[in-house]
Amino acid sequence: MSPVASTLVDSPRKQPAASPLSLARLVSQLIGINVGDSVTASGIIAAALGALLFTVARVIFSYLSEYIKKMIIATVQFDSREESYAWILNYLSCHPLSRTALQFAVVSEVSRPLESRRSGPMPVALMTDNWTLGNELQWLPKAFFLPADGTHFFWFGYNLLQVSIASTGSSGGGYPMYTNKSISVSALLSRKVLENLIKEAQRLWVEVEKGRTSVYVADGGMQWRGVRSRPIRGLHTVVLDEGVKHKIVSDVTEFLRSEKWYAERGIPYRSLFYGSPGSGKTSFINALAGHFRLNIYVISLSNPNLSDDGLVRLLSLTPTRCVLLLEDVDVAFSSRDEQGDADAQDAAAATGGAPLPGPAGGGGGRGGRGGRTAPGMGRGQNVMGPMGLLGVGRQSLTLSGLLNALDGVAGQEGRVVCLTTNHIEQLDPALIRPGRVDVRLFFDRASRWQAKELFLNFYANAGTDDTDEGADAPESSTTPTPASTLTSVAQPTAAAAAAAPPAVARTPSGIAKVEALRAASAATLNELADAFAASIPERKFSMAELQLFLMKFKKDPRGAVDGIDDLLRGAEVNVGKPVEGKGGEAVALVPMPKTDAATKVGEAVTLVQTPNQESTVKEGEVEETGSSVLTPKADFQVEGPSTQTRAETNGRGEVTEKEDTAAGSADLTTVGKVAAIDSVTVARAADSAN
Ligand SMILES: Nc1ncnc2c1ncn2[C@@H]1O[C@H](COP(=O)(O)OP(=O)(O)OP(=O)(O)O)[C@@H](O)[C@H]1O
Repeated sequence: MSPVASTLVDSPRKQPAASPLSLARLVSQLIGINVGDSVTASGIIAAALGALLFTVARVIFSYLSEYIKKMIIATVQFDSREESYAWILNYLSCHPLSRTALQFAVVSEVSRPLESRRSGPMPVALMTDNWTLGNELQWLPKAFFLPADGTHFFWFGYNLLQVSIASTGSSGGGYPMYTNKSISVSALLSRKVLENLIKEAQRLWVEVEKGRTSVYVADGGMQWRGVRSRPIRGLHTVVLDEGVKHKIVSDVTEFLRSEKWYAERGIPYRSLFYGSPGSGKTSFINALAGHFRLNIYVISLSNPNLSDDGLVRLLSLTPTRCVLLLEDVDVAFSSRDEQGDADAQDAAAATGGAPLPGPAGGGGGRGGRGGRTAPGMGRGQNVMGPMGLLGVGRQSLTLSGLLNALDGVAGQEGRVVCLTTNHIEQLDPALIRPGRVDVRLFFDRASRWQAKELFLNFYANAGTDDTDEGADAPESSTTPTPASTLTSVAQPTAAAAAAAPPAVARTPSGIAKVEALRAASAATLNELADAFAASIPERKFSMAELQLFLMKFKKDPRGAVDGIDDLLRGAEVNVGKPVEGKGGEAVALVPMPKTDAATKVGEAVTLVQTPNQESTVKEGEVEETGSSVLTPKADFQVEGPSTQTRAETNGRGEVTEKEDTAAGSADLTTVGKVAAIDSVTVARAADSAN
């Protein structure tokens, strides 16, 4: 036998092959069991193999079932951080499933968060001592039913769908906190069904939201949250000096129509609205957004939780077409500085040493770029947000962060960016230099012309029911009527007569009589408005103050004219009695004489350069808004409006010179280019288009 053959023959003895028994022994040694006999060992082998096979089969089965599920079951997911969540939530709240599901949730805010009170007039009984439990119940928030968390089935047409609702944790570590939710809907074999479901949910949502503006704010995790949806405020309810509204509206129209043109050239639409409190900045932005059917995304720059990164994140999540409102630019850095100082002092006290440097990346929270501090120290003591009060949230928004954000994503892609401040003089020049802020609009105290228009608007529907106060009514008109003013409701007024045609109006002669009565009443109302305006000192009261005064005579325009002395006397009496208001500023809740800033007003100017090419927006997209007047293709021509200089005191008691334009002192300032504001006629045409 050859050596090789001998080796082959001997090998089983020298190196025994792994028999089942030896394998069992090996396994038993590994798992630490002493295997005495072969029967036990075989049992262990069988068990191990069985377990192995079972695991493999389970994995294969789970993969297969997942695969088959994916092949035959279509699923769509809605996340509560996305706008689409509101669509499906609204859909489900309208679906019979919500009324029949045995496990269901009741919520008071579905499509109109924060606006959960029943709409319509306040029950009169609630304004007296006469209320009952029934009345009280009417005043509770609206209840919506929804399927509870878990799995449910419902019919969509002839398709049986499965809906699963689950909480997915809370958002961010900041304030406010929200529980995130996810809704998934599944259908058998058809994605199309789900697409149709989405379309239907969108349709319903649009129906519910028709004529409303949604407002989004940032939550603690720097995500957008829809916090409010409100009826669109008509542009005509905001009274600015003549021609101003038209100018802004036509420029925004042009901007939106030529989105691509502006984007390609990197020309944004960024505006600064500044001026006295209660002069209509917020109201105008609301009305503007409503006019263009845009939602409003609000970032309060005084939010102590806001950091550079947070700002960038928010902006990256902001939709392309919207109004992006950056509020309180003047307090953004002053309050932060104060907070920073306080923290530094606390830290110094704690360490017994010098103040510690500010947080990294924030330049100590001092304005960023080159360590420059934005002007405005001394303001905003009361601006500290909730997290500040809780001692959480160190700010790191810097001026450079804001400037970069403004230069970058904020101003592009069809976003109408609006900054607001009551104190332009406290802003860092870098923030409002030409090229960064393209439009400045000064909101002054009321001119006589504005007072008259406000009066006419205010009493336009006097005499009608509260229920008539529709989408275009001024916000304040929905304020519950104080009981003391109820007596005036019954008094006949010119406007009331004009608005409430008697029953005889059915016959032709009756109609003629009513028309005549209306004309007479309108004339009377106009005369009253003239009398009211004539009694109002020019630029002394804010529009909010005038409106507050008119509220005392909600349906009695004559009473308002007769009682004007109260307003004027109130101004004298309340000198030096400021009431603490927004941002720690003295704001008069009762009329006060003018002491506020009238910063230098620039000339009236054209706002945006207009493209010389066709609009890329689909036909009718903007037309639908009702604004048909476009900016003429003027290339920044100067047409100096007649100006008049007058001396005024600013907030610091210094005397400033102020130029009034022919059209009033609300000015539109852009990059040193000037054009005249259009005539009253055009402005009215634009307004009446609403
Ligand atoms: N120009 C205006 N036309 C019509 N109503 C106005 C005008 N200005 C102010 N009001 C009314 O006064 C109230 C306060 O106005 P608004 O909040 O728009 O002022 P603001 O300038 O934004 O004030 P602040 O700077 O304090 O935020 C609102 O109810 C609004 O209806």
